[in-house]
Amino acid sequence: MKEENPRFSIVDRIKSFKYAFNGLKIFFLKDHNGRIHFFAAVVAIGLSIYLKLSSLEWIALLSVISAVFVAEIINTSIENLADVVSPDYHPKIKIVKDLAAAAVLVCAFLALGVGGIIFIPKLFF
Ligand SMILES: Nc1ncnc2c1ncn2[C@@H]1O[C@H](COP(=O)(O)OP(=O)(O)OP(=O)(O)O)[C@@H](O)[C@H]1O
Repeated sequence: MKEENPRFSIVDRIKSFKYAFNGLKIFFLKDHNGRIHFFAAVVAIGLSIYLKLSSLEWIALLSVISAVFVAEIINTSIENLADVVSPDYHPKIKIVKDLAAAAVLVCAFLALGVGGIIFIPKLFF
């Protein structure tokens, strides 16, 4: 068990970063949804460079891309935890997993809406 309030340690802080980057590596290399989101983000960013978005449009786009990544990473984390806690079917685990998936869906709809507002006028009008 960890000490209640350990002294500040720069080595521990660097280790925390290492663990977080390891989480990113797991998400992008091993998680199928992570790969799909990464591919979608690369396409959206490539298109944005081509269309020369304004600063505000970039801020909106990068914000929604980040929101989708954050939601999907937390969803994947919850799924992994739930699979350890309850490998067998449990009605409460269904609710937990469905709620986590709903968070991703909300962010994905937001990203679609913002992407549509930015790209549709530039591509079709
Ligand atoms: N142990 C369980 N108990 C109850 N329901 C479960 C359980 N495991 C999965 N489910 C149900 O199946 C759905 C899909 O679960 P799963 O863990 O396979 O997520 P997924 O979205 O398919 O995962 P992935 O990220 O691999 O695509 C959940 O949203 C939930 O409704």
